[in-house]
Amino acid sequence: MATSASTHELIIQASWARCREHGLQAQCAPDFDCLSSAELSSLLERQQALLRLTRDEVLPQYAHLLGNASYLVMLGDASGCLLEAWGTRRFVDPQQAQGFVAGARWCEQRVGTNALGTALVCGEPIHVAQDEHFLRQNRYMASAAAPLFDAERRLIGVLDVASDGYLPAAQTLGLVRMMGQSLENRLILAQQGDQHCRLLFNSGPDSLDSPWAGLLLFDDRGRVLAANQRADSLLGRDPLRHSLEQLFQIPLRQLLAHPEGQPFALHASGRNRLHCQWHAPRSASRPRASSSDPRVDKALAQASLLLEKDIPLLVQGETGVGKEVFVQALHRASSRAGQPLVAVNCAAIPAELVESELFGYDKGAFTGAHHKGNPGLIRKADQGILFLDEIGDMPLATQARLLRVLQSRSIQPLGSGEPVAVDIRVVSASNRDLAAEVQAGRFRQDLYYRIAGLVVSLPPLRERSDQRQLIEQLHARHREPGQPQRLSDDVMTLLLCHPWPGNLRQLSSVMQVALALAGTQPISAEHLPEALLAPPARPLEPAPTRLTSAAPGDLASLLRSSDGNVSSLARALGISRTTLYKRLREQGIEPDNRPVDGQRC
Ligand SMILES: Nc1ncnc2c1ncn2[C@@H]1O[C@H](COP(=O)(O)OP(=O)(O)OP(=O)(O)O)[C@@H](O)[C@H]1O
Repeated sequence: MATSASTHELIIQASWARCREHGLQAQCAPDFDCLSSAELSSLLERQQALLRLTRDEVLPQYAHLLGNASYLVMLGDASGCLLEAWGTRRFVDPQQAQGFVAGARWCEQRVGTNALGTALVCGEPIHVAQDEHFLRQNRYMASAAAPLFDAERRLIGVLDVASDGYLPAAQTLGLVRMMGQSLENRLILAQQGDQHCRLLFNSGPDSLDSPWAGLLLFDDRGRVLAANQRADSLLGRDPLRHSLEQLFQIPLRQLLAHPEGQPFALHASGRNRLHCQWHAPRSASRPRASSSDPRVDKALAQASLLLEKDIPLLVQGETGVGKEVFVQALHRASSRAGQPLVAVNCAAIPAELVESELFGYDKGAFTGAHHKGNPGLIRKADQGILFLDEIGDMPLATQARLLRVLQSRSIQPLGSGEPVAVDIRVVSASNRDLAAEVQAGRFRQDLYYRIAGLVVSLPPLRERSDQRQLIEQLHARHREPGQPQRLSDDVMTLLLCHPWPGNLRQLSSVMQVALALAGTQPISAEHLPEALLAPPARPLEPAPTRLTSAAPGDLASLLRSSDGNVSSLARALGISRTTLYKRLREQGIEPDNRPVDGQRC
């Protein structure tokens, strides 16, 4: 919750009052009461997990937000003892250098009002501006700090960003809160995430992977074992030890019926609609990404294997087949799941900005450059996966520069002499035939070979054998609580028989519109677009593959709705009568032998 200006003033005044009670005077020198080296090494030993998570998982994600400012990120334990500080000490008053090394204690009692020590006393994030420090000697710096809590809500430490005050207060406070929340989430997952399912939820469907999402871990009876603080504010109560059924009024089995990792809507009791996503335990042997369609499943298995071996992947397929969703599934199942997946849509970035957005620039590199510089998207993907979507649209000059980055595994931001090493896995995607683009001279051949270690072709929706599951998944995902849970057989049949030129994207949008039109009624034909009801003017695909996904009931029902007329059904499905007869027989359906269209069947 944001602290208002007046509340902030009261917190500072209360802290100054405590300082006076402790006998401090403004002119006193801070007493950091540093630990002995033996005490320090035993403390560091005990705090290894917190240190590792902060250093390896949280800092790399946020360092770029601090740009080139002179700052220190400080991690303290619950007593305010500094465990480690990262960043530059340029702003530190040399007389106080001992306060910024591990073992220094930042307790309010001896150092006066300061963000790290005061946040621990108040139990909430706080920014302390220069003049708000009680001791004059501390008034050269400004910092923000957030206390850290474990899954059981015990205070376990504090994170602080200190600088010379150059960074705006609101930005530093926002950053430290976000880093603190991110660290808290990782601690919860590190402690219990391997054994238990987790539920992420937020007010919007796009922010489920942000540190601000509510996080709950629950056991196999649906009892909440751990929760982050954000979960409290989203639910309006402390969810620990409650059951998911009490919190969301939905039985566990029904919640778990939603496909793992796919967003769906829930109502928290007495609260607004929330967007949720559940995940299976992060067991030591990571669950592999899978699909019910054998072609997609094989593609996922091969791509997962080669990604781990640092072989670049090129994902091809018609627009809307789910290339991006495929890459997200690969990322979730990869050893880099905890690192960023940075998606770059090469078609969406204007040609003149592609280079600076991708490769970054140093401050003052060109007129109009942001004064702090920009690390660029490639550097943001360091340790993680860089996803170059629509790579066929990348300008040729940028292709040459990208090739150099991929060959040298380093990047040279505009206006900088220093190459920076990057550790990235590269996945590209295109809905164009890139090999043909190479032939046509629109795509560099050398880059093609660099990015296409394995070419994965995703089948269009009309050729997938798991259409029924996908339709059910999308229905479950977009359905509001209170809307019917099942699709009628007739609607399922209509959906199964459409050629879906727009693939999963089109199916998803048809489903959303139909659900909105149907309200609390079951979806019926009148809620579907006319194009779905009319026979296709021109068949878009060889129908046998499409029909392989139609269950016997679907074909029988279709045949009934075409009044047993095999010819007109074959036309509607865009297949020959012979093929339709073959499919009908395969499914044990005996069409009437009666004349149709003036012919005898
Ligand atoms: N496996 C899936 N299950 C359910 N919905 C999916 C699946 N894959 C894709 N979708 C839906 O289809 C839409 C399009 O997916 P996505 O953006 O991944 O396609 P794409 O092939 O990358 O498209 P484009 O070629 O236009 O970039 C998404 O919004 C998503 O809702």
